Amino acid sequence: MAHASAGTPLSALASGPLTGRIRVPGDKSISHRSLMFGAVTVGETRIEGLLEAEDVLGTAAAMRALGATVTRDGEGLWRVSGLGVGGLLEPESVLDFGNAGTGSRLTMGLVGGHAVAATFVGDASLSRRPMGRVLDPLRRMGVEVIARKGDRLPLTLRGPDTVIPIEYRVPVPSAQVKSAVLLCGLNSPGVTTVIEPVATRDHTERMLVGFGAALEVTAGPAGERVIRLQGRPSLKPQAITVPGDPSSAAFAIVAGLIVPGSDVTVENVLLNPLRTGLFTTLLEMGADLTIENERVTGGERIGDVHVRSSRLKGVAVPPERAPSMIDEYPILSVAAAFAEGDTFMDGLEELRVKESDRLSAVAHGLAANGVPVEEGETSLKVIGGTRRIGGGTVPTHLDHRIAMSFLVMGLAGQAPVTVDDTATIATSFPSFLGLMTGLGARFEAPQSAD
Ligand SMILES: O=C(O)C1=C[C@@H](OP(=O)(O)O)[C@@H](O)[C@H](O)C1
Ligand SMILES: C=C(OP(=O)(O)O)C(=O)O
Repeated sequence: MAHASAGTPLSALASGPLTGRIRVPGDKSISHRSLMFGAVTVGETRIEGLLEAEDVLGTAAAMRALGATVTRDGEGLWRVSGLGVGGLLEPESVLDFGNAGTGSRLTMGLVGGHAVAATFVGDASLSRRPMGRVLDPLRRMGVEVIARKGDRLPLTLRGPDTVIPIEYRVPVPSAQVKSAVLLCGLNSPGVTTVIEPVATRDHTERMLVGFGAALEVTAGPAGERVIRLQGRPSLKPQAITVPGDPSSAAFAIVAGLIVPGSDVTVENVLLNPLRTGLFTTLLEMGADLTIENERVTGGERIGDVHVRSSRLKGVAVPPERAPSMIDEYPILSVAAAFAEGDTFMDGLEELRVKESDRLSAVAHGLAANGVPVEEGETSLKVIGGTRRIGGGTVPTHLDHRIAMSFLVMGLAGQAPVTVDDTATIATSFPSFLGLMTGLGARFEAPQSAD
């Protein structure tokens, strides 16, 4: 798999009003899981609307390497014929996950549940990210690990003959850690229990139930989520339609709010309540944002998100909202730069271990474009009311969300905003530039400095 390489800079320029209706590609979290669960299900799982971006294509390649048959027809329908829980095969070469935290960490759980050895590699960004959060519980489940110092990629796992079912209290709010433990527990002879003090996205739980696993979620004495999964289920093939990714929709939605005169609708967006923290926050900021055509499909709430440009005001974002908008802080920070008054965000420690240190990357990007910020260890304050935004170049550190967020900033700025690299956008949202241009956004190769 090609790794995103540095070096395709782009500038975004002030646009006229953005107008139109778009659909963004399928949800990344549901796409990864559709392929993985299909790979441990006997029979043919069909997936419509799969996100065809580098991260998810890496998961498709990994599932093939583990023995599943994964195909795509000319209409974009994906078919996965799997091997059943416990049936995955030892891959003959390394599994390359590129830039994808979700793809790599969830597959570690899946592979750890099988008595096979597999080696995981990724790009420079993924090789810096902490894997101990997943490897610690997997070791307790009997998985052998050989990893670089500090539990970084590249690493090799070998699953035990019999997976030990454990009870695990997730020490950081992370759907990836929760999911890795559950995926390893799928092939244990007993009940795996995961305790989540803070709720994170629940796609693993919902989809495993949909595939026929015996999984229940109850509330613990302190309100924590207690998830119990009976191991070795016989999963049933599914027909899945992946809704639009709210984390991708966020870019067009914020652009529509901050570019004067805009009127933008993003259709068919996943509105799972554990994913909609950004929309709640934008409404608190005074956004003209409405949900239209709301419906339930495949057990998930979906709707069209309609925004008109709005005068936003700064707010304090409650830290407990962080898991429901964890990937949206970069674009929220851009919205905050155009608001009157200050926006304060706290509880952001997880932002430091994403594709980049997003807290630092956002703070530097805003400052480089004239927006005053205060970066704390786990917090960010964006000072609103700047009259001249733009003119800076933003280092993206192999981080797609930093690239897209600052391009959106340039569309509403008083001077162009340049990002140093757009190649990583292909990891999650390859049609970003085309869709935004269709709404009226202007991008161009940066003017040289001399
Ligand atoms: O489980 C998932 O699909 C994801 C979980 C989140 O990561 P963490 O579990 O590290 O918070 C999120 O940032 C990522 O984009 C997708
Ligand atoms: C954090 C993200 O993804 P991952 O952890 O899957 O690399 C993201 O897409 O913002």
